[in-house]
Amino acid sequence: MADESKFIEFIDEALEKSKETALSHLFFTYEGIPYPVTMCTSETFQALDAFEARHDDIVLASYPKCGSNWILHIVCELIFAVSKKKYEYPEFPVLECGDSGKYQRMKQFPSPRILATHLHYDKLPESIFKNKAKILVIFRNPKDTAVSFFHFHNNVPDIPSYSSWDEFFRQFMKGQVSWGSYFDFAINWNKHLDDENVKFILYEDLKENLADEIKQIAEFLAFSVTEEQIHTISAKSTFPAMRAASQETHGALGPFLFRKGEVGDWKNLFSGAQNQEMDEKFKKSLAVTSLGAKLKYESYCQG
Ligand SMILES: Nc1ncnc2c1ncn2[C@@H]1O[C@H](COP(=O)(O)OS(=O)(=O)O)[C@@H](OP(=O)(O)O)[C@H]1O
Repeated sequence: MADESKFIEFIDEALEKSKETALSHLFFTYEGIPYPVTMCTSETFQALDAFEARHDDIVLASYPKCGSNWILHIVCELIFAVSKKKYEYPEFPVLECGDSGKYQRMKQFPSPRILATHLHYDKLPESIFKNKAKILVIFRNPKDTAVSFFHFHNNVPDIPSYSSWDEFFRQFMKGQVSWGSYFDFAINWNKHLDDENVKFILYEDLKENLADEIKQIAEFLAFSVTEEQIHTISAKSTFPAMRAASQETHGALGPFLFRKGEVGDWKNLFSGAQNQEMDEKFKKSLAVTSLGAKLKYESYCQG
């Protein structure tokens, strides 16, 4: 769909760096949050402060493994449907990843620019809010998110592995993984999901009713598309379709990134004690919040 060359180039470089990086050296902390040294630098974070978002930028905000590549693909397809132009990736689309000069180069890019990000709400550049860019916020239930994150580390040959699922789970619950704690990320977003220019999307809703969700995304972005276009885009956005194209779209990483695409895979890994620990954490931190209700935890994380 898009020109993936820069996309794949960045992924390959990150994988190359990962080869030489042990798990114990994978993270550096910036303003209290751990990030992978293979993808982020403090110079880039400093440069990000001055990033000027545009009113017509499209921001895709998510914690890792919640489906950002899925939404990215859908938004690219929608842009193609309305403009007949392939969305080009002159830079890696994750805003905070890359060298510190990328924001200067991005000034030259045509609108609309897609800014994917895993940054917590309070770490996003101020200009996104000031200039009222539209933000799609994608969430996925925390148990499947953790399982997807673990397999990503342990399946991709060049990415540092954890000694076991139990070890990964411990670090995930402490927020000692790339981009920090799922729960902090969620709590940070909780009060902003009904803000103007913000649309909440649930991975599990996308799985359940892809065409309807795509239609809502198009409406939110004010893209005028026909039923037939929605139908075509949803056919191209199913898990089998995206996995089949993944080598072409994401290079060597593709088949690992598009791993299983299911709801409830956590049941294959979580022990009884781990279920209890996460259920308690959810109860304490999110259950009483409006985001807690939106995540439909009882449907997707229990039973
Ligand atoms: N079309 C479609 N349908 C269903 N599921 C999909 C789809 N596209 C991506 N995925 C799944 O999303 C998971 C990867 O999430 P991200 O893209 O956010 O990963 S990353 O943080 O950017 O690395 C990863 O989840 P798991 O399969 O559970 O590991 C992907 O398979």
